[in-house]
Amino acid sequence: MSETASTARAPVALLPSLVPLLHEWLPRQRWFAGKGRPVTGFQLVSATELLPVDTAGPGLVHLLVRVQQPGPSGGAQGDCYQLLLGVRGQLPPGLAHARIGRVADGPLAGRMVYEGLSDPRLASLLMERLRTPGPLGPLRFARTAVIPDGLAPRVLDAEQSNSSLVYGDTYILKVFRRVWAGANPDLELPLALARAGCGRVPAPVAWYETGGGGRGGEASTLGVLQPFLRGSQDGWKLALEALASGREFTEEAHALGRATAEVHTALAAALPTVALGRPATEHLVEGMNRRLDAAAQAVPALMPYVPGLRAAFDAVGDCTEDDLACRAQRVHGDLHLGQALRSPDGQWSVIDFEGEPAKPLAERRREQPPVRDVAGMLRSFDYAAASHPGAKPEWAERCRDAYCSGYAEASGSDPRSAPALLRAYETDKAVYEVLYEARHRPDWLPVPMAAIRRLAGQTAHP
Ligand SMILES: Nc1ncnc2c1ncn2[C@@H]1O[C@H](COP(=O)(O)OP(=O)(O)O)[C@@H](O)[C@H]1O
Ligand SMILES: O=P(O)(O)O[C@H]1O[C@H](CO)[C@@H](O[C@H]2O[C@H](CO)[C@@H](O)[C@H](O)[C@H]2O)[C@H](O)[C@H]1O
Repeated sequence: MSETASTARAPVALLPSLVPLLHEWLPRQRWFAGKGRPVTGFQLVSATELLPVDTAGPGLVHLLVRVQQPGPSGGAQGDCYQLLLGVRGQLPPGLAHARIGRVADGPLAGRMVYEGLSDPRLASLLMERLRTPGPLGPLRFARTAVIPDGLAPRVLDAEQSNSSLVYGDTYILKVFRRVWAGANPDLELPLALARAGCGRVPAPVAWYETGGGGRGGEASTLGVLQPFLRGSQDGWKLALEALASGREFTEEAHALGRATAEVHTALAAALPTVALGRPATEHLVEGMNRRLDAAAQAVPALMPYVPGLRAAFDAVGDCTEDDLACRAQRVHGDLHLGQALRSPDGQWSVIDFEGEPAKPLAERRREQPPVRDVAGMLRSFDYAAASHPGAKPEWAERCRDAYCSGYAEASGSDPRSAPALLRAYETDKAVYEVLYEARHRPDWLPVPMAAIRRLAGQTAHP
């Protein structure tokens, strides 16, 4: 393919002329993390031409841009985002939906800038880069296997924290939108699991990154290509289907509990673990209380429940040494039904090891008690029942029990045996969900709020 003869020349003068367009377009993107706070400035981190922009045909520019906003996220420097901008004189009608805008001045004056991943020609070019690894300016492309050529791309139409492209129903490429310094756990953990022979996770086939290398420090992951599990359906859809047809979901939940335990066992074997114990647990509880305070500041509806929720956290102090005897290890970090894919023959796989997208990377990569993931999935059964009109809470209870039983059978450790710890993590997750929904899907806020009321009421408080 002739378009691979690309250049890494950085069009540094590009950003100022793009600023008015980005100002308007960026905050509207589903993956933009800084919603609700004004954008006060942009700073270019790197600009790489994957396909020259000064020709008649489409060009492709890879940008890493810091977005300055008031408030805590990203600190004074601002959050860093990955953009892949297509550049053309005119947009064909089929790409009208991808339009960002026409550039008024600067090196691209008069040309149209658009979401490059939506253009099959440019999406194919990105794949071409992954097929032929090596450096390109500040970017580095790597692969673990030979990747066939000529796979047609399509943008995945899913509500996402990032952007994904499916190539020929064979591979799926996740392009991380918010970029952090260091390896993304969504590359790090699946690679470790693949090397450990765990078949519950699609193994990374290729990735691209920037930074690190000779200058010290770790490279930042920008995108990961993995096998596309064709014909699989995610657990969220399956659970809602079961609810809609009045079916139980306990068999599936039990198998999912087993799959989760297998992933945890493999992660504990492949990567370092640390003893949990009382001091570490106290530290975890402090974190939960801190997150609760921050969430209640941001979502005042939480305020009346703060004492009850705090009591759920403080109850961890009554755990026995036996309850806290487990080891902290690397975990999934944002496990829910949408992160589990079930193959037509009933096998569960787990995807998206990025963790909670808003948390700093260092925090997401820290060892944690595995019960944290269990709690995430338990919340998800509750979410499914709560979002289906007329569903009985007992449906979710049965799923939750089946999931824990499956987990206990496969791991030898029943998450229900330390109920205070489990409830504290469930509470922590529900608090996270309140904040998440308030920011991203305000219509969904009643779902975690119902859980907040229940969890706050379960623990006696003065
Ligand atoms: N390996 C895969 N095979 C099939 N579908 C996948 C695969 N990985 C992800 N998906 C689909 O893509 C969606 C988004 O992926 P995910 O990793 O959760 O992205 P994000 O972190 O942006 O939310 C998932 O809900 C799932 O439907
Ligand atoms: O998109 P991500 O996978 O990064 O996760 C975020 O979005 C999820 C919603 O898409 C959100 O999950 C919450 O809603 C789910 C139903 O849509 C439910 O199954 C989960 O239990 C609930 O937490 C997730 O919290 C958020 O990090």
